[in-house]
Amino acid sequence: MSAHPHPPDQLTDPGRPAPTPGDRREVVASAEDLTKVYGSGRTEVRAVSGVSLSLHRGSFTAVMGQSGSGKSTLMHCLAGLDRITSGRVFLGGHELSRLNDKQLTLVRRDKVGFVFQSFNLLPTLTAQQNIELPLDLAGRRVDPDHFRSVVDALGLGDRLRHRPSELSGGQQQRVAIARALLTRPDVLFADEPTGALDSATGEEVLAHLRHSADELDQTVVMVTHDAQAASWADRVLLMADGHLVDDLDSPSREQLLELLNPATGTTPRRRGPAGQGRPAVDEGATA
Ligand SMILES: Nc1ncnc2c1ncn2[C@@H]1O[C@H](COP(=O)(O)OP(=O)(O)OP(=O)(O)O)[C@@H](O)[C@H]1O
Repeated sequence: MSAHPHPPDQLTDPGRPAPTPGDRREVVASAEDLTKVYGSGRTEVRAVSGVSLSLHRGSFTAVMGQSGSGKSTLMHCLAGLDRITSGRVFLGGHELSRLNDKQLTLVRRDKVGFVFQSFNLLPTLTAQQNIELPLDLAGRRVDPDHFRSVVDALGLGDRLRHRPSELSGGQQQRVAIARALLTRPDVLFADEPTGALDSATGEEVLAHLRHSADELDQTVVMVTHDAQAASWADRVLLMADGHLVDDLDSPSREQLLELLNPATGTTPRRRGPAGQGRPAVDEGATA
């Protein structure tokens, strides 16, 4: 289990020395006591409850847990897609709850990349046009060197003129990842990115996500149900009932399967000493 200091103020405290670009100690996003409640009264659901964490530059984090445990909600709150009920979320130097809708839209556009299970490519555009679309829409210039490094990192150099229907599922997902990376997001959020792919193709996509973290210093957060997929990450967060119940450093697939097994593992129930219901990790000390 990781037990790093929790430095969310690094994002806001002008007294701290600024980390240099590419510094892997740099915290690019964090949450403090993040709680998200849907509904009220009898229909109230605490989808995420008191989660604190920090994400460092170049880290590859997987979020796992049973269906309904709060994985997607946590990701949406970290990405500014969902407003939180209480606590604080920092992304790209901003505290998200202090932003109005327009500012939040800009932060999402400039600081966050998304990859979904269903690729979401435009069928009439070539791979290159799809990759460049977010920058085109934002009226921003494409940096040719960065474009080349992203395309090369994802092995798409000879597929740029193809339309999505002329690409395999794995290639389409790699185009979606390239599209997300081209804007140089602080965090790339991937929601079940291999869910629609066969296992060999999924492994290929995961290798490219890993490569993006290692070689491009890209911070990646991936929600997945698949222990094999999560074993590509260098950190795995386990959610149960809206709580962060474990924080694992480069776990193996076997270790994850054991933990996720309701008969032997920490989920679906929150783990705590003598059943006191306390979370297994010090949520304020995770990083
Ligand atoms: N918009 C919403 N309105 C009301 N309840 C919601 C909403 N979104 C999620 N929930 C509830 O919040 C809880 C957490 O949902 P969430 O989708 O984050 O879980 P998950 O772990 O991502 O699940 P899955 O693996 O099935 O995608 C669930 O009980 C869900 O029903």
